[in-house]
Amino acid sequence: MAIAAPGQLNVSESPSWGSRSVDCFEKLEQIGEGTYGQVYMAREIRTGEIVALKKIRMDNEREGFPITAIREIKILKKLHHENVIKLKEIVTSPGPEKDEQGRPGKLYLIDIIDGNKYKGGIYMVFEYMDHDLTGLADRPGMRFSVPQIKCYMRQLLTGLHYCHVNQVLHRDIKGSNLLIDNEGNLKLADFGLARSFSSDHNGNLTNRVITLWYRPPELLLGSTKYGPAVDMWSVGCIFAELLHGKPIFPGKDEPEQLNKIFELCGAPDEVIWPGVSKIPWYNNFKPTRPLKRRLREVFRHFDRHALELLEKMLTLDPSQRISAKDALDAEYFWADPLPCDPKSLPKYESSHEFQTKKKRQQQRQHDDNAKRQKIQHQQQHARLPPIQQSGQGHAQMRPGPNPAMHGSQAQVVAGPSHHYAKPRGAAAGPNRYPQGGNPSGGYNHPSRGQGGGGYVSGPYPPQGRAPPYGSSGMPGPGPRGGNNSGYGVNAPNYPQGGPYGGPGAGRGSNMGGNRNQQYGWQQ
Ligand SMILES: Nc1ncnc2c1ncn2[C@@H]1O[C@H](COP(=O)(O)OP(=O)(O)OP(=O)(O)O)[C@@H](O)[C@H]1O
Repeated sequence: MAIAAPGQLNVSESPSWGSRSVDCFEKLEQIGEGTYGQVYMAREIRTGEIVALKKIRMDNEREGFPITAIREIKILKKLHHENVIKLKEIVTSPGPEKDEQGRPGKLYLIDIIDGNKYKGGIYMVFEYMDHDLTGLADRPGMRFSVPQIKCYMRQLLTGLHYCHVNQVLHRDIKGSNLLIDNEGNLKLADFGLARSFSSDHNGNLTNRVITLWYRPPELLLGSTKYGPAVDMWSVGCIFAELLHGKPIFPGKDEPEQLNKIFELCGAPDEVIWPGVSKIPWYNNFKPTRPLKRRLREVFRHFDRHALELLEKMLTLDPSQRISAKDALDAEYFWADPLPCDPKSLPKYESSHEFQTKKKRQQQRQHDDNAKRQKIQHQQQHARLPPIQQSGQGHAQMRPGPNPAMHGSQAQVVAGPSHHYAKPRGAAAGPNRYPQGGNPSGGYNHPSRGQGGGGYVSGPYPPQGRAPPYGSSGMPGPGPRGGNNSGYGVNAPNYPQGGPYGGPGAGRGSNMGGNRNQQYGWQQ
């Protein structure tokens, strides 16, 4: 976790910012568990207004206030748009000195960075949104209509266009960061990885941003000079996911992620992507055989205009990728059926990824218990011999429903004729995404052996910082670095099955790593 430099943030700039206590709010329930800490639905006691409280994780007191939180606060303070989440204020829990009237003192940055003298909790107060897109899509039986998809996509692009015009890259576009309210409004949230950019900025940016499944090829190939096109790739992934019903690039680690991208979008070369061979890790990951673009073939069932737009979003060369502004002008949004009015959308019971995940875990636990009980029951019965003809051996006896009627005779109850059904593993689940022709890869990978997918060996690209993948051949820590070192383990974890179910690792709790550890010092 990196610390903020003095003066980077003056949270007391607005009169009320940082001066109120979290006690002004009543926490109602937890709705999110992020890298920062918990997110709660809460009610402001005085007004009754429902808000979301995001607690800034300060576990590592020695290291101070997380830079991601500072970035998020700074950036959100300057963004004001109906498709960008509104940060209302910052509140604190006991810690700062009280003033003469006994009110908590104002929160000054120096309090929290100076050896982290500030011992209280810090919360960001946001307008409350009923859902995030992942939570909503994961509702059992959920199906989005075409006008609804157009409506969400248009809002996503409008919000992103606003960010880009204001020289902000979001760098973490994914379903759980797209919040939706019951009025059908969609807002971009979680600006913890966002940063300002300028077209004349010549410095290097970290390429370890954006959740793996939504990360564009230029970042996976090691580019450190990039712009708004990185967000547009993620938007393309979301768009395809909405149309397709599940994530299209559920890679377990970076090589597999690139593999999946190249299998669908073709392998890049100097013709389709001038300059690609100069990108740091291109030689390590270039496919060993030509791969044709198959997007149109794989998604031939998509609407013509949708496919046209998707093609432009999932363009390998970032300089040719469509911008948010141009995407909004695409025929897709102007052809029938038109995007619906957000207000006309159905209202759903609140659904956040955290909650749907929790419910699914509970359901899984319940199913496991039921399965275990059934197996125990079957095992008990299995100890009995097979069904016996009357008079043979040990038929299972129990009194009849009305023993008086049947006298001393007991009913013969058939023992189980079968014992264990074949378990329905994850592999049995639907996988509607057509498999690529080269499941094992066919890419050059510096350290992977067999099974990892045909990567040729070679040194890691010389880098000023740690190589992208660990020397063991395991992927290195990803932006969602949890307790595990692998990108794969910390890859976005969509659940198996369900409308968005995919073959990748589940969107598990290992998501909740501390991204500041990876990013704190980086640009
Ligand atoms: N304003 C809000 N209204 C309702 N729910 C919210 C709000 N902000 C966040 N959430 C919920 O909390 C979750 C986590 O929030 P957020 O992404 O901002 O935290 P984070 O710590 O950055 O998480 P992550 O590590 O997943 O990026 C969101 O996916 C969403 O479900």
